[in-house]
Amino acid sequence: MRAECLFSGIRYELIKGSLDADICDIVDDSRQVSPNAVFVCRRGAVTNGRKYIGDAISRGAAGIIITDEVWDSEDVYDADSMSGSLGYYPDDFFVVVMHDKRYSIGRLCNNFWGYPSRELTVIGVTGTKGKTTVTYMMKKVLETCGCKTGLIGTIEVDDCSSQVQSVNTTPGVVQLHRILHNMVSNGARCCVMEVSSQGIMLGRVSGVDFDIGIFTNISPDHIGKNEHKTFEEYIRWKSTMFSMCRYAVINMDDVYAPCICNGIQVNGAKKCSGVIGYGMNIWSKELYDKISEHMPVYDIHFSLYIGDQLAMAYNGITPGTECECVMPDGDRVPIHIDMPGLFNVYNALAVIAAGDVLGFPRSTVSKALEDICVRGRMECAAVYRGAYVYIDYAHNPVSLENVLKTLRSYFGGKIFCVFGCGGNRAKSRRIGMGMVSGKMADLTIVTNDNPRFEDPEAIMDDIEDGLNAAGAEYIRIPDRKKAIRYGIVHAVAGDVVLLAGKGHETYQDVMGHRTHMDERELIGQILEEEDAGVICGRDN
Ligand SMILES: CC(=O)N[C@H]1[C@@H](OP(=O)(O)OP(=O)(O)OC[C@H]2O[C@@H](n3ccc(=O)[nH]c3=O)[C@H](O)[C@@H]2O)O[C@H](CO)[C@@H](O)[C@@H]1O[C@H](C)C(=O)N[C@@H](C)C(=O)N[C@H](CCC(=O)O)C(=O)O
Ligand SMILES: Nc1ncnc2c1ncn2[C@@H]1O[C@H](COP(=O)(O)OP(=O)(O)OP(=O)(O)O)[C@@H](O)[C@H]1O
Ligand SMILES: N[C@H](CCC[C@H](N)C(=O)O)C(=O)O
Repeated sequence: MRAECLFSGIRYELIKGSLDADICDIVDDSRQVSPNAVFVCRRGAVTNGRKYIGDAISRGAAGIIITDEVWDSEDVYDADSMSGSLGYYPDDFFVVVMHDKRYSIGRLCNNFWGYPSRELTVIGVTGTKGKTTVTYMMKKVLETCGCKTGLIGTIEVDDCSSQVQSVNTTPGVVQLHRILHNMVSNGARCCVMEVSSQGIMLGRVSGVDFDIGIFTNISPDHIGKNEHKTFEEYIRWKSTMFSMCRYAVINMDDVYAPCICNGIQVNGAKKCSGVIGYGMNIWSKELYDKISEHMPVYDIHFSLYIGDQLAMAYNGITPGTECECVMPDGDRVPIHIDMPGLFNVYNALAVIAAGDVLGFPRSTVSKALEDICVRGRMECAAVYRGAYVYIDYAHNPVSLENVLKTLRSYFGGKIFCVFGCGGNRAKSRRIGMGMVSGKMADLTIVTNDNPRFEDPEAIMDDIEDGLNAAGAEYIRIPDRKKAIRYGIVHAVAGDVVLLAGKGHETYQDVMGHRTHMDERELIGQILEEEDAGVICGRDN
């Protein structure tokens, strides 16, 4: 592509060279520069892309695009001073300053990759909890209905050709458009993706054309250094996604649903054609009025709720849920989900509503939901002498509370809760999870999660503050395998050992260094050492 074509519809200034060059790629990491690629130089939380211009040049970049936040913030408004350690630019090298970074960077990617999100039905899922589960449920439904589907989220990126472990829930904007382009090339018709509030705030979804946006729920989380300043700010960014969606599928039982809907209007979306509410209850007139008052320009198409037939169900080994979904036209759709917990019914409802927007047969959607297991989400990993071992990604107080409540409702025995908390993350999680586990589990086994750059003992001290406040019984075993073993060998038939916080993760991060750690393997080793037990090992 000619470099000039990159800038269609973008406000920019050419500082040096000519845009008559041929370019073959765009990247925003100098380490990924190949000959004739363009390096987008942006400022990050840790470092400034400006420092890597020399590196990009030495790898054969055709030119650089300096985002306005780098350009405006530098003390020297002089392209020459930015040529890094090389101190010069090669012949024919171009330097462009790009304005309106938030909008322009998405447009730049679309100009280069040909608007891949328009070629796909893109479903974005946002909310504090449930994003991963909903994306996997949605993918299963789409594929059952014959649509090849890519997936982007916390666990992995699946571009319909390969599956790669994720670094972020929502990848950086340049990377994201590349992935969407690859999906199109690999024959995908749909993409389901998790959209984190960080992702929205940092412009990672700039230029993405969402067909459906799903809101699961919101509660205080991700507030702290490098994340959001306040809960209000967190809500605001989440709501922003709905200004980019054709249809908004909203959990109307969440008390903040009106704020999210309000966001649609506040953000001035023109293209939203409908809001679809779902929940466990028939909407009250009061809520309906409140929502429609904020959105005079939108149709609220229908609501979807659960009848009064919610029941627990067992498939022989693991518990699930059975219920009946009352559709807006009164149709009743029976649902069986192989995952326990009311929260998974909410997740399923979001998917059923989206399936209806897409015009899929309800019976096919319902059938597709029957056999779903998401890695590290209420995953029954083993049964040992009649005691169940569950792995769940609950790493904040709200999700831990949901999980413990759910397990309590299915199992009559004791609950052993094994968890730690991540370092360099909101401290409030620690005391909060300590209090929840202290209140709801019979015994808490405090251990290590990913301490990152913090002292693991100090993190465990914080958790103990929560446990002590709840007057709980607990034991501290920093080594995660030993902690798991303690739970497993002390549990008897009917008891549950919950390993919370690491879910699908297969590593432990200590001082930025990741060593392999997969709880499924640890359980396997323990059971082998104890010489008993059944590994459930569902392939998911
Ligand atoms: C604080 C933060 O959000 N950081 C994210 C951000 O990195 P950054 O912009 O700060 O990058 P940086 O390291 O300062 O580098 C600045 C620039 O220099 C470039 N560079 C750097 C080194 C080099 O040799 N050459 C070079 O060109 C970098 O590629 C970048 O363009 O952009 C990167 C690429 O998009 C992300 O991987 C990275 O996420 C880090 C790993 C992270 O932990 N982020 C968390 C807070 C996060 O985003 N979490 C949410 C999920 C939250 C949830 O819901 O659970 C998520 O979506 O993942
Ligand atoms: N709808 C829901 N409401 C509340 N809790 C949920 C819901 N769905 C899942 N959970 C709980 O939260 C944990 C994380 O679920 P999931 O990974 O689907 O959400 P997420 O939004 O992707 O989370 P995160 O942002 O933390 O990665 C699950 O392991 C489960 O304990
Ligand atoms: N998306 C979450 C994951 C936390 C998982 C937990 N195991 C940890 O490492 O803190 C976060 O980055 O805050």
